[in-house]
Amino acid sequence: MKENTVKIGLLGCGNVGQGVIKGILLHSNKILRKLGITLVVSKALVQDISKERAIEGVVLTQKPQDILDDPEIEVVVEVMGGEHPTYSFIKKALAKGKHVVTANKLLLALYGAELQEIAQHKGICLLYEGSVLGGIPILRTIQYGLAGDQVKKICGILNGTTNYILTQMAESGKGYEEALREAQEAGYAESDPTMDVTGLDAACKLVILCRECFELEIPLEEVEIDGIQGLTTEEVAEQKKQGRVPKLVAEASIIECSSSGPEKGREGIVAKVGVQWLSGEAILSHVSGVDNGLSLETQLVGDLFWKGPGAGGLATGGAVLSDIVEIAKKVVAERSIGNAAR
Ligand SMILES: NC(=O)C1=CN([C@@H]2O[C@H](COP(=O)(O)OP(=O)(O)OC[C@H]3O[C@@H](n4cnc5c(N)ncnc54)[C@H](OP(=O)(O)O)[C@@H]3O)[C@@H](O)[C@H]2O)C=CC1
Ligand SMILES: N[C@@H](CC=O)C(=O)O
Repeated sequence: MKENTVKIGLLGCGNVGQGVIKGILLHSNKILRKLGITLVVSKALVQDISKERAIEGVVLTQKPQDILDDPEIEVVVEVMGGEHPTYSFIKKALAKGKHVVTANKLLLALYGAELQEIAQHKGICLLYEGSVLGGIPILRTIQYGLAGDQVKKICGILNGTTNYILTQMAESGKGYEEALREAQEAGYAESDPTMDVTGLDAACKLVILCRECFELEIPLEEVEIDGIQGLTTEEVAEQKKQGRVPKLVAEASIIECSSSGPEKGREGIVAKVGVQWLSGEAILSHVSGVDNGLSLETQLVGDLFWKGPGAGGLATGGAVLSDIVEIAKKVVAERSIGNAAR
């Protein structure tokens, strides 16, 4: 293998997996020019080999060990989704010393702290920029840009599918089912869209954001969750006449301990996801379609706000690719240190 080539194995090659491949294809020249690195997706794990996909040069397999046991693959990218068998695949990859990138918010909400500990112990990377807010590079912003600050409050629209559905209902008078079908066809929805419409997907992202922003764990079952099922086009039209639109809003803040004794400090987190009827003054009321929006209130900077595509193969593929590039830089730098020492 060439010294500047980094081989990648994909676990899953659906919307996001193909977005990653497309991103590498589009930007391989820039990555080579700026970083001197060539990224190669050598293999991808799928369920159905016969499905049509735009993935020239990538070997498809139905055997996870073809990727997990391949010594040339240094970066495993998990974009298949779900809790099982994904959890065991990621653990195996980490155990073998492979860097892991994932966009799987369910898995990260449930096992993120445990998996991060394994990765840290082995001195390898577990990165997951694509798991929250799709294409918006929010985790790196929190980790690096806000490293010297403290987030006090999180408030946002964290699910693209439900925001697309609610926007279609409010702006085009479409029915819930039709709008959901469109979101599925566009590749925004989870393979089981119950995750989206019940608010569970947004809750998983909120758990990850709490971990990043507050450095505190909130178990998924402690998030108060309500979804968008049951909303009717009539109700949406009625509220629209009053100048209000429905948004699935996720909120979390730290509960400060009031005691002034040795227990003084942060007690825990209160977090919830549910529909809010917002008037035009609310910044989140202007976040439409598949876009996500996030407000963070921080101690030093004050109020910050981001908006952009929260789902979709290309947008999320771009976020996943940013993690791959970060890892590839480390892999190539370590190789050249190793070579110099020889
Ligand atoms: N879509 C989006 O906008 C976003 C998705 N994500 C996350 O990214 C991940 C992937 O999403 P997405 O690409 O949309 O999902 P898809 O359903 O489009 O793709 C899933 C891929 O995984 C493969 N797969 C699933 N289960 C297995 C299995 N047991 N063994 C082997 N292969 C398997 C499928 O194979 P086959 O193709 O043969 O069916 C498919 O290639 C999920 O965790 C999702 O939550 C995160 C942010 C945004
Ligand atoms: N199904 C999710 C995909 C991105 O995380 C969503 O719609 O937000």
